[in-house]
Amino acid sequence: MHRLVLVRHGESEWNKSNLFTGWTDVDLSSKGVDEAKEAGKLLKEHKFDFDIAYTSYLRRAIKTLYFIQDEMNLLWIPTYKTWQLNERHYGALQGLSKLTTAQKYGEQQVQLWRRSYDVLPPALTKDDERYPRNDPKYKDVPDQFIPVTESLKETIVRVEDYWLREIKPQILAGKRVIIAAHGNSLRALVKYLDNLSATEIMQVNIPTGTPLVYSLDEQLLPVEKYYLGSDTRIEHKIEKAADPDRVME
Ligand SMILES: O=C(O)[C@@H](CO)OP(=O)(O)O
Repeated sequence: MHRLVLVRHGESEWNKSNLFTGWTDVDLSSKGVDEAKEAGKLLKEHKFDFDIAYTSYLRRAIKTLYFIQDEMNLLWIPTYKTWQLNERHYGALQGLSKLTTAQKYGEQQVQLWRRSYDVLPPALTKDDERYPRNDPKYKDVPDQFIPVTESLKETIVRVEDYWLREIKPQILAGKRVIIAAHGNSLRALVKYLDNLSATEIMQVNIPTGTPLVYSLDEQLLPVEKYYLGSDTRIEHKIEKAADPDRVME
């Protein structure tokens, strides 16, 4: 049996102000920093230990992982960063308010952009300053992989590729793995691991800063899955991830 831990980053500045974020490299809010430290404490309290860590190229996930590792005295373990675990690219929606966008295009359309399997948000043009080709972080990423927008479907392709090439072999070799990533890149991995349908994945919302623990069998098929922490708090955070404007602190 193998154990895998997934953690969505703590609350970011743009989660707090409810803006579409995607590949925008925003920082954690102070609440997000506390959530990350809390996640590290919980993991330590429950005697988790890791041999390898993975995260994205985005600071909110990198810092969340750092605070977790710091709490667990695991800053020393091999830690790999990849653009393939980045948040789903939100195209031309990046930087817009989710509330104002829902008022303009209707809640149903926004829900499709946010949670459907294959509806693409409006694309960026390549002369847009938000186009990732202009960001030095992605200088080694070939052109065909640089997105102008992504649905969950495209996100799954890159997440699954990284999982199969890099992460899965390590777990099969007996390494204990933690992955700190994003709401939608983790939904991509959850859809893959749990073999969910396009309809089922629409209902999945990943709460910020909350360890999601998988027990996997020898084929890495899930046997058990649970969030670490208090049930009522987790429920509240899931509701907030689903509908940030309706759920207040
Ligand atoms: O803005 C984003 O990139 C994501 C995650 O914060 O938002 P949503 O939950 O709406 O997909």
